[in-house]
Amino acid sequence: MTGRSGSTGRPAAAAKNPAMGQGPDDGKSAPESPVSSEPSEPLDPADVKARRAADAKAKAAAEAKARSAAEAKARSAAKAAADEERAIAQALALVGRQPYRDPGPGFEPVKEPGPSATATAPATATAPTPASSSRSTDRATDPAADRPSPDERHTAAHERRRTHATPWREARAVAARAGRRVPARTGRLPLDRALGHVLAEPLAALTDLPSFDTSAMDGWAVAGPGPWNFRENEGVLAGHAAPTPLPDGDAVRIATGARVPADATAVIRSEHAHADEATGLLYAQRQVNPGQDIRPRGQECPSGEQLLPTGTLVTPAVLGLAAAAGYDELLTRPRPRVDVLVLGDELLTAGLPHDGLIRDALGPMIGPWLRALGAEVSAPRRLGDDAEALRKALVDSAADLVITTGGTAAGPVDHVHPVLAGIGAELLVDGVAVRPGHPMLLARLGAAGPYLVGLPGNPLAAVSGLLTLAEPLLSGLAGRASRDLYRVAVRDEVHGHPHDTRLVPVVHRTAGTRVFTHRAGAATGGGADHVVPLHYNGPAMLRGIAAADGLAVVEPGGVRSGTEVEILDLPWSPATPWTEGCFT
Ligand SMILES: Nc1nc2c(c(=O)[nH]1)N[C@H]1C(S)=C(S)[C@@H](COP(=O)(O)OP(=O)(O)OC[C@H]3O[C@@H](n4cnc5c(N)ncnc54)[C@H](O)[C@@H]3O)O[C@H]1N2
Ligand code: MOO
Repeated sequence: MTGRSGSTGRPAAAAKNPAMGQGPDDGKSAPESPVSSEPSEPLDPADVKARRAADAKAKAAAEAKARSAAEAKARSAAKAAADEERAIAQALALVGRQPYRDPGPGFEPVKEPGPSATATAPATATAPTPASSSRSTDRATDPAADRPSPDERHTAAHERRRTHATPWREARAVAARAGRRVPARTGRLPLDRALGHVLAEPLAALTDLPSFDTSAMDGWAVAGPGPWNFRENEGVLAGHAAPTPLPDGDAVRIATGARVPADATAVIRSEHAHADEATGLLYAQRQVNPGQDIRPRGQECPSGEQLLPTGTLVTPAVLGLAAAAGYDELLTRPRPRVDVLVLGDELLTAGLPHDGLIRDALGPMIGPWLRALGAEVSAPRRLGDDAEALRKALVDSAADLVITTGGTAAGPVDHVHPVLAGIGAELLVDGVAVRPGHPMLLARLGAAGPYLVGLPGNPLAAVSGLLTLAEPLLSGLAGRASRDLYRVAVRDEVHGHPHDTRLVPVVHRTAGTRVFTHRAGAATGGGADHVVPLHYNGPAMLRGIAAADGLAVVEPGGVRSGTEVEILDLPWSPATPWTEGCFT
């Protein structure tokens, strides 16, 4: 910083030398270096002019730079706010679909030995199958032959996963437990920031509701039997202090929401009363029942009563209730943060498939789906089939959950297992006995690291992985109960897989009309409702699921036409008030 101008002046040479602090980018010094701060040596007037011009230019540049930085900051803040709003709206796709249920004691951080204790076939991710001791002597003498060939590796890996596949229900339970064992992050949020988060403590009323005896109607508060004396120009309005007690035989005008005077016995709606101004008497035009149209203090709840349990999703209605019950802020658990990594060199992000390349169907689908499941999701990152990029993305992630798509099998560029092995991840689920989607996996990336759900690349298999592993895991992480399955009759027979559970896209219908139901009771009401299994349900197809509102859980025996099958709801349907939130 030597040679800079300031109140003590500076050498003339520096005035012309940008490298010495007067270049156009040196915005900071210009405003603090007025020309009037005379240098110690006399200057040539031409030099002074040049210096003034340089200072003016530097000042203008500094202002422009500051302006553009401020604009960029405002743009990025606006974008962040918009993204946040969108994420909240999308998380609320579940509103109205979740039965609020206290998850019970398991909800608290679990003091289990380790996640592997919860898995069926826990295993630290292993690098490709080690050499077998029963190899031929030729191989035993050839060091290279100790390593299995790629074909052997892949066959062994597929076989291991098939035979060690976790049963479907158990995989869901393992995922839910894994989510619940993460210690809860909680924080107090003002009401206007709490939407979409989950209550970390029960919502108990901080006041009686209503907090005073309230008139439910515009009309007359009366005391005792009528007719009643009333005075013109007198009345009780909402928002005012307690009115004077009402003497027996008197009436007073009252507004909806106003405090009912002590000793009033009923409210008569204005359209049910006749006020005779000549006599000053009020007549009821129908029978008056004691207490009618008075909302007594504490009718909805007394102070201290639990209104909602821990684990409730904060919806717009919850915000309203919390405000009414006296809250300014809520103790909440934040939405789980999820990173999405899309793997595969064959993927295009725009245009038509060509030359063996196909459109990435998962990048546009997974984020919105996860948001509908209550997560905060970063933009998908497309990593190609680059093992090192995958490794780096996993070790760098600050999310609670990383979702990968593709690369879960044992093909030549399926890097998920080897990379997990390389970073010492712990596999909690390595293959699930479900079709489609059996290569899906759940891992924990280090002791304090995020979880990873590896979704298979086939698009419907990826959906299966979302609902089998990601949904229960996210519910656990968010402190919410997993969604219940319910049973509905199936219209057409669905064949079972020989030994795995099948997930088959279905749509709810009743008597030729499409209906959307969420609970067993509603769905089976009168036996008229049923689900129709959809075609185009192959692992690589999305056509069936895009027309579906649920997935039927078909066990190995299959289901006959007319018998009941369990349904896993999709987190949206036209009957859900926040449906548009899923897609914006
Ligand atoms: N020898 C065996 N091969 C395979 C088996 C097996 O048991 N033995 N299982 C098959 C099953 S089942 C599935 S599912 C897939 C899973 O493979 P990956 O998770 O490794 O996924 P990829 O190989 O990367 O891709 C599979 C398929 O999906 C397409 N794909 C991938 N990503 C996307 C995307 N973002 N959008 C659209 N389509 C995508 C990809 O092009 C492939 O066609 O393995 C079977 N193999
Ligand atoms: O998981 Mo794969 O998609 O079953 O075919």
